[in-house]
Amino acid sequence: MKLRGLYAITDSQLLAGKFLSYVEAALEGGVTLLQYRDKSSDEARRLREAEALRDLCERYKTHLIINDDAELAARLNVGVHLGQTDGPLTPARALLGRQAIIGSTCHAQLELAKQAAKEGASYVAFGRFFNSSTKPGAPTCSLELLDQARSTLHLPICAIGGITLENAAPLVAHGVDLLAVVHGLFGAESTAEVTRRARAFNELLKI
Ligand SMILES: Cc1ncc(COP(=O)(O)OP(=O)(O)O)c(N)n1
Ligand SMILES: Cc1nc(C(=O)O)sc1CCOP(=O)(O)O
Ligand SMILES: [Mg+2]
Repeated sequence: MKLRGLYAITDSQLLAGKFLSYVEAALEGGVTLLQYRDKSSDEARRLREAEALRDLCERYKTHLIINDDAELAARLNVGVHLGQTDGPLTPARALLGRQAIIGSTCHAQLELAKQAAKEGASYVAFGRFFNSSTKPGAPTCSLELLDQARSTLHLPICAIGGITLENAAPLVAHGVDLLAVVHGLFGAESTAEVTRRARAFNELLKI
């Protein structure tokens, strides 16, 4: 499966009161992967929102990915993104099946990415590349690491962390397939601006 394009990630605080309208605006502009990222422990809300996103994604033929929670992903028959402390990949692959999209956070460590590839990851994510208001404490990653990853790995490479339309071009030039974005997409003043940004991110990846 070709995974290349905009990877939109939701943020419950940023999208409070405009959750579905902003997500739909992004989908209008084109989203390859949509990640539901909610760090709360409100299980009922998480299920409700994830179901709503699954229905929206079906309409727009976009892949939904659940952050952190392989069980919820299995319940909805969608993909999952796992960080280094979110549980191992192998059982998640067994739970979700061969076709499921499973992503792995590899920070700035090529060895983690090689291991994730061995364990059946569908893509590997490196970051953060820039200052991030969503996750300011995430470890930093360099463009050189992307060069090494591109020449070593045969998986789609995702970049994350502070990505905006203004700073994303070098990431693409260094081999990134997926631009994962929260604030640079959803921190917009209107749904029209979210759609414009989504289109513009996709244009950057058309090379
Ligand atoms: C595409 C993508 N890349 C990295 C992350 C970060 O995952 P993790 O390190 O588990 O941190 P949290 O997002 O769970 O706080 C991600 N979610 N998505
Ligand atoms: C969730 C997340 N993980 C990161 C990592 O480096 O692993 S950076 C990050 C936040 C991404 O949001 P924004 O686009 O607003 O910076
Ligand atoms: Mg996580």
